[in-house]
Formats: sequence, structure tokens, C-alpha cells
Amino acid sequence: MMMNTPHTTLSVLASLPPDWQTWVKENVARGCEPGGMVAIMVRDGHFSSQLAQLAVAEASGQQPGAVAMPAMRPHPRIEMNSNVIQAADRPVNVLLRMRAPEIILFGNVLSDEECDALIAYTQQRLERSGVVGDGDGATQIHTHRTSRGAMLQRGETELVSRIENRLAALVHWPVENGEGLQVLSYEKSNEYRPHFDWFDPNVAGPRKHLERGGQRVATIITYLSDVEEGGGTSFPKIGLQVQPKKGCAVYFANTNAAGEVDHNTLHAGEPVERGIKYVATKWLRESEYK
Ligand SMILES: O=C(O)CCC(=O)C(=O)O
Ligand SMILES: [Fe+2]
Repeated sequence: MMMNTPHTTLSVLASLPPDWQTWVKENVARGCEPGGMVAIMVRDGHFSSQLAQLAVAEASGQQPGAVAMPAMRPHPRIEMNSNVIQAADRPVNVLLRMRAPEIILFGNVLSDEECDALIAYTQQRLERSGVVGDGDGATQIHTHRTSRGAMLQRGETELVSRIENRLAALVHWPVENGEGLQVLSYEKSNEYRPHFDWFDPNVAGPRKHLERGGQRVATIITYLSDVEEGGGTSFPKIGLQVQPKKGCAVYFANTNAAGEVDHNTLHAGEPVERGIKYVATKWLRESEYK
């Protein structure tokens, strides 16, 4: 005799851990690109690409085949399961982690002595900072960026090399893919207005910069000083602000694992109101930066 089996619809979405169900639904509701969502789910190592694809398709009411599986590229990676990461020679603390965009706040990245030494080393070389020109890609002085800064060569001194090796170990990304450290100094009212660190491939000037090392896949801003008032690094599209703290660093991914640029990484160095803000920015390229 035939038994009538009740018709059930299997929900892949419902099989995900609750926080991931929420994440998928929220990002679909925000209109995020499905392929990029799949890339994040897979990159974090939790899901197979097939499972991620099915869940995203279900949440967005699409046929699974309609959600393209993006080609995954290598991407910086920060260990997920610990609040301390042994980054080459130093244990670095993980203080806060956000998934999309991926933003991570680290503590104890540099010692006070290393911060002071880096400031002292660059003090005589600081010049007004510039921005990348839209037309020819050359550096331009602009009211949007009023700090002073110095571009260091990769491995320029033992200290620079030590810091670069540490950052590379922290995010699992080769030293050779990093631009030289850029040390910045912001005095009263100096700022860097909202901008992206990634280069827009649709604009001639920025596109030129892609020829050397590819896209800036991630940024690490290390704070070399405390600031008495103002000077936070803010992310206006997602309502996040990081207060500078000497020796801490904020990491953010400018692209996802599918290589797509993330508009939510818009960020600014807020005007300094009291004290002097010093940071060292490290931009990580897609490939070797010669
Ligand atoms: O000074 C800051 O907080 C931000 C610096 C920055 O955005 C950059 O160097 O690209
Ligand atoms: Fe920036």
C-alpha cells in the first residue's frame, strides 16, 4: 500500500545558524549583490559555495541557478576564533569585528616605543598630503585632505620592516603586496573627508594606479598617538566611528573575495579638535606592488 507522504518544502535558509539567517535576510533586504554575499559566506569558511548559493537564492526568491557563483580570489584573512592572534613577533588583540563590510579593530599592534619611534623617524619628512587626481592620476593638493604625510619605502628600516612583517602575518597577506607605510600627521582642524581607498576602474586617473599591483583590497590604519578630541576614523554609510588609540589599528576590506569594490567602506578622518593625530596607513594590493 502506498503511504501519502506529507509534502514538505526543505528550507536551506532555515538550516543556517540563526545569526547567518538574519545576516542573509538583512543583506537581501538591503539589496546587496547576491554573488558578493555568497563570496562572504564562503570566505568565512562556514559554508560550501553550493549551500551559500541555495540560501541566498531562497532568501531573494530566485532560482538557485540565477545566483552566480563568483570566481573567488585570494583575499586577506584574519583568524576568526580567537581574541588574540600571534602576529609574527607580537600577540595582537581582536577587539571588535564586523562582517560586511569586514572591519576589525585590533589592540596592541604596536608598542608605545614603536609608535614614538615611527613618528620621530618621519617628523622631518612630512609634507602636505595629496589625493589621486581623476584625470591623470597624479597627486593633487585638495581641501578634502589637509594632513601632512610621508610615504616610506617598504622595508626602509628595521622598525618599518618589523611592523610590515607583523601586519602581513596578522592578515595573512604577503609583505610584497603592500604599498609602503604612509605616516600621517593631523593637527588642529586637519581632516580627510569621506573617500574610498579603492581605485575606481571607471575613472582614468585612479585606473592608472591599478596597473601597479592591482586593486587595494584592504587597508590597515594604525594609530600612533592618542588624540584628545576629534580625529576619529568614521564610516558614514554604516554609522561607525573608531576613536584613535595609540598602538591600536583598524583593518577594513575594500573588496570582497570576488574582487568587487565595497561602497560601504566610505570613510573619513574626522577633523582633529585637540592634540595631534598620527597614523600609519598600510594599503594592501591584490598582487605584488613593485
Ligand atoms: O586618518 C584617518 O583616520 C583615515 C586615514 C585614511 O583614510 C587613509 O589614510 O586612507
Ligand atoms: Fe582612506
